[in-house]
Amino acid sequence: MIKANKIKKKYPEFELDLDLEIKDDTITAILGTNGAGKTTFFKSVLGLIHIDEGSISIDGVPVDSLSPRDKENIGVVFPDSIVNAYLPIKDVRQILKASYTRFDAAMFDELVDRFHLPKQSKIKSFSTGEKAKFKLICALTHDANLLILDEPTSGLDVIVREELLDMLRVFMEKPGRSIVISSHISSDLEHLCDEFYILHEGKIVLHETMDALDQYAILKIKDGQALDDAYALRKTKTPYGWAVLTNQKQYYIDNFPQIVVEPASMDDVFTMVVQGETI
Ligand SMILES: Nc1ncnc2c1ncn2[C@@H]1O[C@H](COP(=O)(O)OP(=O)(O)OP(=O)(O)O)[C@@H](O)[C@H]1O
Repeated sequence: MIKANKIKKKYPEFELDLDLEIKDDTITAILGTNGAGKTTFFKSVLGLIHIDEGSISIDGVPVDSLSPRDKENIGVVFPDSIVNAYLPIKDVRQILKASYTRFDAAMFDELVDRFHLPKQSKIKSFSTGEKAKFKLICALTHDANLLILDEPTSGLDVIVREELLDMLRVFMEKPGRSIVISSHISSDLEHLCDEFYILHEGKIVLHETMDALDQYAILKIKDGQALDDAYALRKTKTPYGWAVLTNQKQYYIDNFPQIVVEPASMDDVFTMVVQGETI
């Protein structure tokens, strides 16, 4: 489990300020627009940057005290990370074998073959999708129990994206594992994650389970139509009046039959929470 306890990281024009827990046996999505602070959060979790306040631990161990053995339990994908892009796959395989005590060479070879990755070329010449697949293969083949994946699906076509998400589903079949994965496209992770956080300007603006998302809806309110705003979270102006986000769909269905209530997708929730007006 990752516990980020009241952490703050200040840059001249940005501040990350959050408190969250990433549970075991769970896929947790961190959603946020460009610049929301996703990478800053991940770097803090991995101890790659120094936080100004608060503390972060993984399975109870403060991140600055993680042993090399503890770090083997973490598989990481960062947008710009590749062991060495000037090497071909077989050389990276050697580095992984030397670095990780539980590196599974057979699994590595099987995945490289399955995804038809180029075997002779240097990784820097791989296509975006090939690089993404290769980075995930590296993260998956040293028997980690926690994956920290920063935008692993960014820039991928829908087929490659689904292939990667399937690899993550297979990873989760072993009990005790967890994944924390970020994206700036909320619909990417809608059918993958168990819970999600929406990060905006360095702060968590929403934390929900996917089950709870079922009660989110968009209320379509015509100009002049009255609204009981007891469970109204955000609103945006529309050509017909207002679109209003609620997390109590049934309350409005039961009590206000004259209001149009449409199920909210993760995209709807994300857009409304980030761009909508507070009520
Ligand atoms: N080393 C740094 N010095 C100053 N500002 C920084 C530094 N690193 C990040 N920032 C700022 O922190 C903010 C958050 O950046 P971060 O990379 O965490 O966002 P992100 O959510 O990962 O965005 P994206 O989706 O675009 O990758 C940005 O405004 C960025 O300019």
